[in-house]
Amino acid sequence: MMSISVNNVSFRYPTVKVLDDISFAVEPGDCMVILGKNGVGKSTLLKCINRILKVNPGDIEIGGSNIREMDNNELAQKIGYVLQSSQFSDTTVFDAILLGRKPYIKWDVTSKDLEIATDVLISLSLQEYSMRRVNELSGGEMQKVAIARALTQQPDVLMFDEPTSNLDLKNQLEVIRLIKDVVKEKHISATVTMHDLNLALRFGNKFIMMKSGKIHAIGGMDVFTTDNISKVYDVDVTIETYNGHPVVIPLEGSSLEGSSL
Ligand SMILES: Nc1ncnc2c1ncn2[C@@H]1O[C@H](COP(=O)(O)OP(=O)(O)OP(=O)(O)O)[C@@H](O)[C@H]1O
Repeated sequence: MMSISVNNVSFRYPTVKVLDDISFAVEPGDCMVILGKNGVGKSTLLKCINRILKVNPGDIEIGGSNIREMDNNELAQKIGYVLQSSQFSDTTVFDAILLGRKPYIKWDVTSKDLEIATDVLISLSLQEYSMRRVNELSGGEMQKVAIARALTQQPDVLMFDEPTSNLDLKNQLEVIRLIKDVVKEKHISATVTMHDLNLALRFGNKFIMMKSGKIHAIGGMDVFTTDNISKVYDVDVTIETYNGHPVVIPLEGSSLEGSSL
């Protein structure tokens, strides 16, 4: 069964059409990266999957169930979603992470809930922050807490909007390694948006390149062609191989805007 199945989805804000007949599937074990220029509709697509925005027309299924038919708790158990900039109420880091268990908590927090939150805290090396106020953390530290909260939720589907944008190099690598490990270990899926193509290549096994509200290219690493990248980003690049891995290098001063291409 697919983790996420997006079928012929379109979406428009009152003044602008953003998504135009988008279809794709994410399977358990997939790390899917959604790529494309600023404003192309990546966050909008994640918000549609998370039912924050309602698609029209089109259908989205999570684990075989149509999201239209799920109640809020069911949806919260299935999807762990980290926004581009997460908001927290004024709690400790530990309580903010424990909040990920909310869709499961009936009357009181159980020892299992505490154990899951503690395990995630440790796996993200956040122990020393446990009793700090979350609103006193740096942007990157908060980003890690938001990711920790989503992992504590133990959902079938993880979705992150630019999970590495606030993080330094070490934390970027740590966070993508952790998400990949969780996806593999729990046989769930992660769908993320990213701007750094080389980080995307390290993270993903599947990629969607969006352009003008549509899917321009979808597939494995094979979508990373100079042609696709120049069409999607209006930038000329070369792709070199380093230690067996492709590396995308922009050609300086190569903006194609206004060129005949
Ligand atoms: N609430 C809104 N009302 C009207 N238009 C919106 C709204 N939110 C986003 N848009 C517009 O929809 C388009 C897609 O925005 P979206 O945030 O999905 O893009 P994105 O690909 O995630 O961009 P970025 O890479 O800059 O985060 C943009 O043109 C944006 O201006």
